[in-house]
Amino acid sequence: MSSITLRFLAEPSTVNFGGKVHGGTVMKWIDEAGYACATRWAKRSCVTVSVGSIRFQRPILIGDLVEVEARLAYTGRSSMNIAVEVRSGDIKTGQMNVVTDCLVVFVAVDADGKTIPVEAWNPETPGDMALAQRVKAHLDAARTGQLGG
Ligand SMILES: CC(=O)SCCNC(=O)CCNC(=O)[C@H](O)C(C)(C)COP(=O)(O)OP(=O)(O)OC[C@H]1O[C@@H](n2cnc3c(N)ncnc32)[C@H](O)[C@@H]1OP(=O)(O)O
Repeated sequence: MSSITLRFLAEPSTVNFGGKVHGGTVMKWIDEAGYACATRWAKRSCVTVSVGSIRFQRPILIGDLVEVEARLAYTGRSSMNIAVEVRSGDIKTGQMNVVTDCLVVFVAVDADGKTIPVEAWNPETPGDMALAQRVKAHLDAARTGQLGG
């Protein structure tokens, strides 16, 4: 399984100072969905190595239905690059909008916390192939220090 989607309601306990869902809470959901996706793929324990390219596009309202979709975008030797998209909307209408997107990298580790190889993931659909290419280009640019910010 190369993708997983978590679904739940945004509880009042997640409120920020502006009355919407706290950005740190959204980041926690992203990490949880990415962890579930990576661990399911690797069938081993995984840890987060890097979180990048996060973009908060729209706020999430308290009480909204939230979907956090994590999908494999690219695998290395031990690393799994996972694209996470967060969508939210009014539960009464079911109309969902993309609110946040992010790229997270996990690695599979053994009982001593040392990295171990994971099965390669081969994208098959045009959408998955395009995503894999974008992530690979992003990784190459990060390695050569060409990313801004
Ligand atoms: C789910 C959670 O919340 S876990 C809690 C938060 N995470 C942690 O506590 C992890 C703490 N960090 C660690 O234990 C170690 O740094 C480890 C195990 C993750 C990595 O150990 P190292 O031996 O230094 O790893 P190494 O440098 O060989 O990199 C391992 C892989 O990560 C990749 N990687 C490392 N840094 C980055 C980065 N900044 N961005 C993208 N990929 C990276 C490497 O390219 C490599 O990929 P590959 O095996 O597919 O070629």
